[in-house]
Amino acid sequence: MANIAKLFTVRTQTLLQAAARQPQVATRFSSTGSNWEFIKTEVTGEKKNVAVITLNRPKALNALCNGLMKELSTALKAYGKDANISAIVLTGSEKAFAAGADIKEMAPNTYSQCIQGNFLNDWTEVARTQKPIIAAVNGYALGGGCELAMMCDIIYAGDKAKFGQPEIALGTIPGAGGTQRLTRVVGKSKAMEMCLTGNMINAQEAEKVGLVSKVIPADQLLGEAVKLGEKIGTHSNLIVQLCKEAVNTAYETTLQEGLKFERRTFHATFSTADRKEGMQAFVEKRPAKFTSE
Ligand SMILES: C=C(C)C(=O)SCCNC(=O)CCNC(=O)[C@H](O)C(C)(C)COP(=O)(O)OP(=O)(O)OC[C@H]1O[C@@H](n2cnc3c(N)ncnc32)[C@H](O)[C@@H]1OP(=O)(O)O
Repeated sequence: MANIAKLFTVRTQTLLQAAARQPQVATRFSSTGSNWEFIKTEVTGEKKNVAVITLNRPKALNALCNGLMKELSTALKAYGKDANISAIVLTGSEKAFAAGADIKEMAPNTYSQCIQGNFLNDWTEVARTQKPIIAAVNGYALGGGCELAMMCDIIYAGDKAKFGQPEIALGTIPGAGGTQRLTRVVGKSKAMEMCLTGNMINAQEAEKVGLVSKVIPADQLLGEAVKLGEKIGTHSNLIVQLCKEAVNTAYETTLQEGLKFERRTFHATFSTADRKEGMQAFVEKRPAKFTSE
């Protein structure tokens, strides 16, 4: 218990300090202003506070080659530091969110190269992003594509989306969270069935088992995901960040440690100007003006 309290204090101080240090103007990428090869980026929403990153490798159904993952990490890091961005939407094309790691690229890998290069380790930037990240999944989300979606905080699915962990058919197993995150989300039996057969599930089943929080007609998916980002963006970016971390802690600790972490984080919000403002605004019957302080 002492350990979790210590961990909490250090993590919360770091978070609050990091938030306070965020520059008011940071790099802003637009769909027209960047030289991406494998992704597209734009900032959208009425308040221009939602970043949309679109995986853009149509010839390979957005297979996640090294170049694509590097660009994705770079964009996520930049948006993570941009004080004007409240939420990030990650999406693909109508046919594929992503059909997995690039099979042609990884086929020649040897065991020793995988170990020494810690293959797939650099994918974790997505899960490290401190801002809320919403996956808007149309079409295939397979293998690493499904794992990428699961690294996000919320998954919205288009009504034709398909999720699966087909690595078993390639003579390998999921390597970026498929056996771990999927099992925590859908339970052992369904995760085992998906990982051992490689069978896909459709959007409706994914919603039924809790893998996605909403199924939306494919052509409205991105708009709805952006609206979700905008809704989150009406709140304090600072408190949203703390709340995200508290929810994520549920996956990483025991219930007792998680409850303790949540309680201390809740207490910490009482040291922020945004908590004061939020409650004061309620009392004065006016909208809150948050400053992330
Ligand atoms: C983290 C790990 C280890 C992993 O993710 S392992 C990879 C797991 N993913 C998979 O096994 C899915 C592989 N893809 C498929 O099974 C099929 O492409 C789908 C998604 C069912 C779609 O099938 P189709 O509609 O018939 O399209 P298909 O012609 O296969 O694909 C279009 C192009 O994308 C390429 N492509 C699709 N998925 C790819 C992948 N994961 N890696 C590399 N290329 C891929 C495919 O080779 C083809 O290229 P080309 O035209 O040069 O032959």
